[in-house]
Amino acid sequence: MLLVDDDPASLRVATVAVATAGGEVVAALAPSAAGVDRRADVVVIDVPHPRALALVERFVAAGVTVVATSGAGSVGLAVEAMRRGAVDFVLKPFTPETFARRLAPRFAERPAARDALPRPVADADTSPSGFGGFVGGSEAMKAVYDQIARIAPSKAPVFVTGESGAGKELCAEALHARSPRARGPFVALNCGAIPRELMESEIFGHVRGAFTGATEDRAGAAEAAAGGTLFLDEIGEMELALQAKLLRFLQTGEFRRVGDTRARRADIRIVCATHRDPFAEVAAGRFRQDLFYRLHVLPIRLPPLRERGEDVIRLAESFLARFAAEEGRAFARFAPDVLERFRAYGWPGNVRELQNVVRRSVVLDDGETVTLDMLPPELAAPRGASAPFAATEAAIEPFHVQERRIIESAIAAFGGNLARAAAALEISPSTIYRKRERWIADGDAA
Ligand SMILES: Nc1ncnc2c1ncn2[C@@H]1O[C@H](COP(=O)(O)OP(=O)(O)OP(=O)(O)O)[C@@H](O)[C@H]1O
Repeated sequence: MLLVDDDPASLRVATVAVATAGGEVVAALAPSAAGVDRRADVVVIDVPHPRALALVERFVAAGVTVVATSGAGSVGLAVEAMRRGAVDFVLKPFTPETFARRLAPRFAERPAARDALPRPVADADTSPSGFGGFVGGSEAMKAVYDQIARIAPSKAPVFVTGESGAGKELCAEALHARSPRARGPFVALNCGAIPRELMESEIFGHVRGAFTGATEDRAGAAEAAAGGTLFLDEIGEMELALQAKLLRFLQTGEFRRVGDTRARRADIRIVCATHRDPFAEVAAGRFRQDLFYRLHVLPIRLPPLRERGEDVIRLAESFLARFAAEEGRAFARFAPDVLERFRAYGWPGNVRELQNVVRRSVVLDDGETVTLDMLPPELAAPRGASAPFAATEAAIEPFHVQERRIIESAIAAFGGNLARAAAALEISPSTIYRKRERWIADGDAA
């Protein structure tokens, strides 16, 4: 495998991922140094902007399998890369594990890589500690693994529910990896992070002139996912009018790009997810009942982390081993009182929050043991002591200070993802953007 990326840190992560997936890196280069090289079977090319797509085309023309990556989270770029022949598009930042999972199908025919392929379905019942990309062997999660294994081979839509950070996207990836479509694309779209007026075009594409700024024809996520899986995260954020179009697509297999008269077809499997209660959304009229019953064919409920017993410890230990290796730190264990706090804490941000707590200690501190003082305040202090409503007059802080702390801790809990933080706080993402801009303007950048 050949790696082409400007960023040395990304090259390091990708190198670990290739090895994890059972491959071998023949060279890791900056784009300026990368001529078309046929020594590699597969090339991973970073595409920071549309101009970089020319390199994708050159490798594709030379018969090399191309996987595109980018930190620019535009579906348009992903679609364009695939239109030019890339077999997959992976959004940065990625961890070695998540990237390895996406690369594994590329080694499917190579005997040396067999171990890196998704395990046979039968493992779902027997593995004590995990499944696919999941860590955890609690009874609640074993039931989920079992469901994924049974549901994966079907083409019917899957409806995943669960709190933010509980692993809904991981679940969609596991379904894809174990389906007959595993070698096709996996395209993830977060409906909560896309402005409403652009959502239809992101899903179904548009033709030139369809709206201001539509300067050329563009395929959408449905076309990019053809032959594979389309993951629609936060489906509850979709407008009713677009829900009707999605329903029609599910009923007929046909859709139209925005502004187009021509109907197109795409063979995709839809996995959708929401952190809301879908039945309540239907009852409140925010989610079309007919669409809900079309999508709710195969439901999976991911339990919140606080319902998974000792999984919280298994996950914490696996994150500690991973982040310590990535950051070159000596951390090897948690102090007993830290483990107690982990067990007692409610984990409103679920696995993502735990991941961030562990990463934070590894990055900010040093030593072999993670101790209580290395944890963020909401965990380090006994429950209630860090509540935002102080009990004594002297301890009361101005509202804007408390508000900022709440928003920043939510953003941290969601790994810097403003849209997800906003959804969890039940405020609009633009409110967070506006407030952040004000903090920056006040010379106090977050
Ligand atoms: N059981 C697990 N084992 C290992 N990692 C996990 C597990 N569950 C979740 N993760 C990791 O936690 C992070 C959050 O998971 P994911 O993005 O799948 O959650 P989500 O439910 O889709 O969140 P949101 O609702 O905010 O979109 C990811 O980095 C994922 O890889």
